Amino acid sequence: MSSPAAATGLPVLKTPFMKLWVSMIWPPLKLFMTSVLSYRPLLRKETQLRNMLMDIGGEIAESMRLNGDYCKEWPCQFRINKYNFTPESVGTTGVQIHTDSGFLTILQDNENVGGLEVDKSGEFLPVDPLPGSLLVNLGDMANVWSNGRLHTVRHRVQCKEATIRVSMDGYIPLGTDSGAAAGTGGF
Ligand SMILES: O=C(O)CCC(=O)C(=O)O
Ligand SMILES: [Fe+2]
Repeated sequence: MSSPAAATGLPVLKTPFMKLWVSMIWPPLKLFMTSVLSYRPLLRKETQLRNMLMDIGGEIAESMRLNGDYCKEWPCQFRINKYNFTPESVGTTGVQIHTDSGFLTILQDNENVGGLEVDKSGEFLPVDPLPGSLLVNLGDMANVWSNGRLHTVRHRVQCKEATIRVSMDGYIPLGTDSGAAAGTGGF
């Protein structure tokens, strides 16, 4: 009769080679759990960020005379951007000129390293780091959803110094298949 482990079809840790192989591809359980649990505060922050996105989205909806719960079911995503700026990259562009494609972005920029620039009538103006502040950006979908009443801003990230720069953003990544296509808001 085969053992329960063999019945799963997974390799059974019989040989020293197998044990070595598994120890090479999996971290020790205790280390793994410590690492997973260390993400808890980040997950709490993600929930706060989601609530904030929903609150701001609700305010925008209300400003358009819609129910503030309008966007409650919309998806949210969370992203961390890491730029490994080297001496060679100083003066170059870290993120090309773009508008955010979703509905709304809340950005926490690196508090010590600048680089974010916004397009004001064709001229890129630096957004200097302001500790303790968050930046709110409307995306393309807000423009589409409101039939052009809400505007997006073009922005980019420039490398100012040879260092690591980290930014985090939470955003509502609505696409045209998510009920936010033009006119859905009734405009
Ligand atoms: O890193 C930043 O400051 C901005 C990043 C950005 O524009 C984006 O993630 O869409
Ligand atoms: Fe962006």
